[in-house]
Amino acid sequence: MSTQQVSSKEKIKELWAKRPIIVSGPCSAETEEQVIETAQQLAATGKVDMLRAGIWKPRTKPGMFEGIGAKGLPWLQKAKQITGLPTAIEVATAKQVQDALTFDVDVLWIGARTTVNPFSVQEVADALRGVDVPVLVKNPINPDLELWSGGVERIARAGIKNLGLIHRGFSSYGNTQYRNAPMWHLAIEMKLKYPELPIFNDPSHICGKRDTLMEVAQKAIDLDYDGLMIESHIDPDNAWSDAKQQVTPARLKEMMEEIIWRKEDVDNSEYHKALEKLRQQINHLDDEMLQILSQRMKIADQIGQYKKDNNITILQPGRWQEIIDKVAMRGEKLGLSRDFLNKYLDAVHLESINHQKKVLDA
Ligand SMILES: C=C(O[C@@H]1C=C(C(=O)O)C=C[C@H]1O)C(=O)O
Repeated sequence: MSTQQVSSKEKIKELWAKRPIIVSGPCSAETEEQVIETAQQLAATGKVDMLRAGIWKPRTKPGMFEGIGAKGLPWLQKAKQITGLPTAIEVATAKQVQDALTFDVDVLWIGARTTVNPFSVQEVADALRGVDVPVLVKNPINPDLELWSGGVERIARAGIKNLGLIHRGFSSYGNTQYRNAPMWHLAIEMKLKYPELPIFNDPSHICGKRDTLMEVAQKAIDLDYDGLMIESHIDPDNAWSDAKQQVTPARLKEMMEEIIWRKEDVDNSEYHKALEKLRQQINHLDDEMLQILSQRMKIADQIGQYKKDNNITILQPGRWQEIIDKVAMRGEKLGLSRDFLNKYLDAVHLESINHQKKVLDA
């Protein structure tokens, strides 16, 4: 290994421990000048830790720009030499992994379209065996946590030590607010499942447009994400791919200055005391809610017994609609969101049906 490679490994180790880690760069590497100019402008902001660029682009439809290919790798290498920024790219095949490593790419990521395909993830994992390079696994395009975990586990089994996650949102038909629905609860579940892995948020792919990037980036930081990956371009409107969602390095700098950065904890006994008191109240209320829910299900069991004795169906749409209307109205007045009330009611109804089904089947 050359001294340059050793120092770049050291740098990555340091970077992995830094919070937040900011990754930025163009959706696609287009020309040498564009990559180098973007990298220089990003480095000059003093806010960016790593340069990203798409070399091979999996496009939904044929006939679109599919990436510059391996020809762009020396541009990234040069950008790193000039700016000192480590580089990160997406890989989807064994050949792409080899090419990336030949040109000293520092961090690799597996894209959403690759994570859905265990054959492809395995091919990448096999190519990574014996290699010391950090790998980030993007969520699959569909909201399937098992696939996401499966991708992570395949890469981990190949011996990769520095693993991380990228949350780029989930494809959904007819969604207009986001390009890819964030479904924050899924990313939170992954974070809880793999607390040792850094999780990055990718507002660019979630939003698909510039004007909502800040909102999503702020929410990610509020939710204790470890880093952000945001696409930037020296001339976003004329980008060869994803023009609408890229920002200039200057705008990226502004965004990084506008975000309210939060930490997970603080050494302040007053804060801890106040929180402890409130958390005790929450523990107490959680306990009461469980008792009440359990009582409700016991009543459902009794109703189930009457239904069984009289050959009556479990589902009673009229009665259930009456409950939905009443609870939704009261709940909203009490400051609960309609979305939460719908999920709560669905869960309660299903549990009640399951309880009654057990009684009917007994
Ligand atoms: C408990 C009943 O059975 C079902 C469950 C309901 C509930 O849990 O509130 C309401 C209507 C039915 O779909 C019932 O008929 O009252």
